[in-house]
Amino acid sequence: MSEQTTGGCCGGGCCGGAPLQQQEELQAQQEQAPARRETKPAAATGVFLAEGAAVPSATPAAQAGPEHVEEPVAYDGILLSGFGGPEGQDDVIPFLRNVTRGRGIPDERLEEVSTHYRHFGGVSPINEQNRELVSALRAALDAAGIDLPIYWGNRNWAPYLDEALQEASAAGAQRLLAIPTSAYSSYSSCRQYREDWADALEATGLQGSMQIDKVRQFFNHPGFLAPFVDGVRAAVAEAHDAGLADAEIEVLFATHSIPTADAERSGAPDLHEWGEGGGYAAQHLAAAEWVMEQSAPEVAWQLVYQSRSGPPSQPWLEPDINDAIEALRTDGAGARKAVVIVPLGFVSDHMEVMWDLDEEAIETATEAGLWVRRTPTPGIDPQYVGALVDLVQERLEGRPVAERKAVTSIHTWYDVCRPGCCENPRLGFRPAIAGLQP
Ligand SMILES: CC1=C(CCC(=O)O)c2cc3nc(cc4[nH]c(cc5[nH]c(cc1n2)c(C)c5CCC(=O)O)c(CCC(=O)O)c4C)C(CCC(=O)O)=C3C
Ligand SMILES: [Fe+2]
Repeated sequence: MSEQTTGGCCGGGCCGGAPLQQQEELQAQQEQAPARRETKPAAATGVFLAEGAAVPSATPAAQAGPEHVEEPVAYDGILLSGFGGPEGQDDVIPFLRNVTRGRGIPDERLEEVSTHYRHFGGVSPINEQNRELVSALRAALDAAGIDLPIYWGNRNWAPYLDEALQEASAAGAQRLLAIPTSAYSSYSSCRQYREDWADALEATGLQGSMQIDKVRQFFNHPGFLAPFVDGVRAAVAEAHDAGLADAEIEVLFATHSIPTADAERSGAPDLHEWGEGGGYAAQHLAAAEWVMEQSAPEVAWQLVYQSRSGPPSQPWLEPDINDAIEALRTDGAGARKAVVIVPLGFVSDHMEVMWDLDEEAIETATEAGLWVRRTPTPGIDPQYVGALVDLVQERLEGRPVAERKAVTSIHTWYDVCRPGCCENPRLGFRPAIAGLQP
């Protein structure tokens, strides 16, 4: 089976890449990007934003290629797709098996992670949060005059994607627009969703009779980033109230670590030279840079990683948040007294946030004698819910790419993924929806 294609183009066979003009613009961006990155080495401290970081507020290179759909599509429903999480002690092990099937995650790591869930009665808050998100999204869609039903299905725990597709099909739906609860590009945060949607079509026998498209990855949608801006602003104000000066504060943007091999293939690597950490890191850096500009431009920041899980021999993105916190007292300026932790990689307060940040990272900071705050995730913040409505609206309208809402130095993202984008050769090729063919 080959990848389905959507949109008015050839499906990639005839184009083989972006139009020349687009490629030139992208290249111009690439030439700027590394220069900016060099001013903020991963483990260094200091105010990184000062060095000529002219971040455009609109989207450069907002030009349509075959990976953009600029024609209206009459969708029959929205497929909200979450990660899924256990809802009781008996669910914990079967859930972890679902997540790590074929992934080579060591048993010790699984045992350790199971204790995080056990600590909370075996219940991840993620499902409840997605129920709340469904309600909030329903209300916001209604207010916007969009009467499409929302079908909710998860990748790794009930309600599963298969059930959501069956429900949609029973209601007569043939074209769904999928929203993943994940904003960035990587195997785990984009392609694996696309593969699991393809699997669900196959498993339900709907392959060929139901079309699933997806909204673009939304790391640079202003409504997704707004809750982080509010959070940093509030935490920095609180630190000031506690007598701390800007130079004593450091903001750590935390996201899920992934294998460096996955990172290198993330985010249309055939069109972009992203540098270390691939599109995944570049998107986070761009988002963090914009959030700081809007909230606390004088405060130092860096991007850090959490929740590493592979075998020690396998390189994953670094620095780990705990190492970075410990280094705040000793490295560089060595004068930090406060740390603000921003869960930039996550849309809601699930286990990675509640355990790895709120338990572990906070403890590391407290032991280092630092004043510490963790800012909120988007959750059901109306600005974030509004962003999801906007992502649906732009596809219903076929809104021209140049008119879409996107901030940061990276242009509005692709509606249809580039061939091979976010692939994971370790796991072999699996069919995926919403991608161009090689
Ligand atoms: C990039 C990324 C996101 C963000 C994008 C998105 O949100 O989708 C994310 C989210 C999440 N990850 C979650 C849970 C887990 N992730 C694991 C394992 C892994 N995650 C990875 C990456 C990511 N993960 C990777 C590369 C692995 C290694 C195994 C593999 O290659 O797949 C494991 C196995 C045990 C462990 O090793 O930790 C668990 C239990 C939950 C649910 C939490 C809850 O229940 O509240 C959520 C939202
Ligand atoms: Fe994960």
